[in-house]
Amino acid sequence: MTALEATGLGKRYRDTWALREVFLSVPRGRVVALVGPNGAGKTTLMRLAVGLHRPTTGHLRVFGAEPYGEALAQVAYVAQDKPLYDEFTVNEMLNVGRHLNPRFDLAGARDRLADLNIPGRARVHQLSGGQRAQLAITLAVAKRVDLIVLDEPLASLDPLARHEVMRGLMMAVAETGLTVLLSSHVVAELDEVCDHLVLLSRGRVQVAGDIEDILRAHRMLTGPAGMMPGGAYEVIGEDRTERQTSLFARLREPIPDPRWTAHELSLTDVVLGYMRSPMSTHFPPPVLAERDDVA
Ligand SMILES: Nc1ncnc2c1ncn2[C@@H]1O[C@H](COP(=O)(O)OP(=O)(O)OP(=O)(O)O)[C@@H](O)[C@H]1O
Repeated sequence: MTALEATGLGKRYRDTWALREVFLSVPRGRVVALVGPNGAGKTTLMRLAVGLHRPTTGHLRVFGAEPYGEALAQVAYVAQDKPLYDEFTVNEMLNVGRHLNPRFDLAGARDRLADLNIPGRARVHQLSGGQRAQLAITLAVAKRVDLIVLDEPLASLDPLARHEVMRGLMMAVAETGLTVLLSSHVVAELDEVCDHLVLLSRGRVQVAGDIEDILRAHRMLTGPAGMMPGGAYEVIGEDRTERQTSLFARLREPIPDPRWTAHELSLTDVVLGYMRSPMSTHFPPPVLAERDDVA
């Protein structure tokens, strides 16, 4: 079963289409990097996934069901401002979680906070930004949901705190096998923890797929000035100088011409390459789950 499946999904706020004609199919158990420039529609997609918005067109299904009512018990959302009660202690926040969620894993949450050296008696307002993020993620994990949606959990954290937050999240994923949808502008730090990418641009999906496959398919080709290599590839972006030609390309087979060198790319390189060419798209046709109600 897919974790997230969007078919013709669109969301309009008054006269602004925040998302349009979105088709997506994210397998279960993936850690998904949701990236894109400001205003691309990331928060809107996340809010749709957790039932805080309704689609204007199309559907978004979470584990096969529209995310309303009972289906929401499978989902936890950590919003950008990490809603926590400042005057509560960490232990009190855990108690709130336990009272609101019958399945709340109190012992697991306590262990996790102890591993992270976050004292139970500390008040929320005394915690650092990184500790607040860790607490918000711990509360979400303890709900024993199948999908956690995190809107910019790394914003305003220093590099060490970012690393720790991601490490904490990975511990939770390894323990529970949950699916994570995580938006961020810090693409370099998603490389190690995410295995699936969704790049939005102007409300549409520009790139989607497993990161390994995406990295395998893309290369920076460098070769002689004024020339193009033979072979099967698509150019997404190019840079020409008097000395050489550089092509950001999606390859269908290795380039046979020995005058050209194919350089491997990082996730950041690929994301930036596509962001510079917003009209280029790349995603395998979505494998949509078979549904009884589809003719
Ligand atoms: N409540 C709203 N009312 C009207 N327009 C909105 C509302 N929320 C978002 N929008 C618009 O929808 C578009 C997508 O916004 P969204 O917040 O989903 O993007 P984002 O990718 O999360 O951006 P950022 O990276 O800046 O957080 C933008 O043009 C934004 O101005």
